[in-house]
Amino acid sequence: MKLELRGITKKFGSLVANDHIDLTVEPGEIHALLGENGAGKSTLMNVLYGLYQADEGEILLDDEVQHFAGPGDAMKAGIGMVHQHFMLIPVFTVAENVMLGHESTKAGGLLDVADARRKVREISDRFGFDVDPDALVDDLPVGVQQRVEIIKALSRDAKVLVFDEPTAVLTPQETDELMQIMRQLKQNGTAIVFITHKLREVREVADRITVVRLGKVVGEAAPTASNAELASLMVGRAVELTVHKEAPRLGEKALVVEGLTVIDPIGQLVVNEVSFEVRRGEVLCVAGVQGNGQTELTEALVGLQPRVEGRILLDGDELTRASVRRILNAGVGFVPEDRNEDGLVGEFTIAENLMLDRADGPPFVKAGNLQLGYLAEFAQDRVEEFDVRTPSIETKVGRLSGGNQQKVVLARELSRDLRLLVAAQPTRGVDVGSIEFIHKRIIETRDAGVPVVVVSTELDEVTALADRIMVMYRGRVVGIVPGDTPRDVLGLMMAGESPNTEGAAA
Ligand SMILES: Nc1ncnc2c1ncn2[C@@H]1O[C@H](COP(=O)(O)OP(=O)(O)OP(=O)(O)O)[C@@H](O)[C@H]1O
Repeated sequence: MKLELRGITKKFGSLVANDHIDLTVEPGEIHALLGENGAGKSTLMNVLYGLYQADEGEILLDDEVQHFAGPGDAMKAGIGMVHQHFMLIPVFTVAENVMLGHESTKAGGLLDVADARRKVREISDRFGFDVDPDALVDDLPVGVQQRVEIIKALSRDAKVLVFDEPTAVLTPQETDELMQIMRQLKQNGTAIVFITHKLREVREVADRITVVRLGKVVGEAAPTASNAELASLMVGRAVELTVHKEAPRLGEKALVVEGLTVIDPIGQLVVNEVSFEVRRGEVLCVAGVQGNGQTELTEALVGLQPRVEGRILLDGDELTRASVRRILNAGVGFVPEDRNEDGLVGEFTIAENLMLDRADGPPFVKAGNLQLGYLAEFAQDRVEEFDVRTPSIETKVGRLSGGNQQKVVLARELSRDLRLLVAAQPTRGVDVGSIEFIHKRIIETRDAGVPVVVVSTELDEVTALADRIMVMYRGRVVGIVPGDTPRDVLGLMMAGESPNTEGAAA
């Protein structure tokens, strides 16, 4: 089915999120939609999916004008959406999730789970998905959960599929598998809209590329365009894609972690006897496939894990099992992996989010009074410095685009007096121009003598930032190696193979 968006305009108050956008996607085409944070990509897709009503413009499917009052209408017309935050019910099986909202019944009004099961099997076999209809969604890895979302859309005969940043939460292998699935869907005649900030993925699968900036289409590009060309088209200026950094000026050992063990709330050993040290002025990157204990390690460092053994020392201060408040007050900056869950309060304004955790004293609160003037000035400066695209500092954070929300978290954490920075997936969902800026700021933090721990599943990010790399596998440290360790060696380590330790720094 051919999709055509004509002159779509969508305003939020005075903000024009989509400004007369035209986009055509042919059947059997993968069309990448590129654009900096806040450019209006998700808004456009929400209009297409019936979640928002356009102020102007038309949606056409096979040349027929459509009117979608809600997602139900869009789905009926053949549009499917694969969200980044999955909309599945964890305690239901795959088949139950697929039939949800679309239940077929047998005579007597009973739900026909067998029918849903058959459908899952049929679609799974056709595309080589390898999904068990009876598996509980909660037990499935993220990549497989995503396939369930795709099956759900296909079981409703989706002919146009929208993937909105689908690889942000996937491992490199899951990403490769998804690319393969997208190619198969394309061969099957599906029209695909693919939103991503990862230029490599665009060049790998896209047939055509449309670039939006400030709500308008600014151009088309061919998948043969270089990263630098795509990046500058997106952000309207040349972007440095490599991080320039001097050799580290290493100071004393600042963070010392000894035999750290974390047991999660359901009793599993998720971090197993992990020991490492980070010096002042050094970046230690923790690499690994998602789910190998990195998340719990960072949470333990900031006091968010209740069952911790071993020791955590910062400049000689014992922080093991200290409260989150004490740890933050000790000068630990924390960028959590999930900004919505742990980093921001969506209903609070940008300004309020920028002073979160700091309401207990100067400079934001003096003699019990909130210093509104100071807060406004501070927030305005941070918004400009970190290029947060927002109508005002009074805007609720929940209204910002994903990448701009991430910038608010970074602006807050990087603007404190730090003795340690712990950043998990710092550039998740962030556009190429902002990645450049954030990486620069992390290196500046290092160069100011702060020890930095960065957890990232992106090898490009790890090799760009790291002075040393610690690879984790199944809760253990596989090895700690120099920052310039080749990617293939890191890849093997991420699969659990010990490195050839020759030359590996302690
Ligand atoms: N419900 C809403 N109310 C008010 N403003 C909104 C709303 N949804 C989006 N916006 C604004 O519209 C603009 C476009 O946001 P959108 O989420 O479409 O960007 P995006 O291109 O998807 O960005 P990202 O790459 O960061 O996900 C942003 O300035 C955002 O703050």
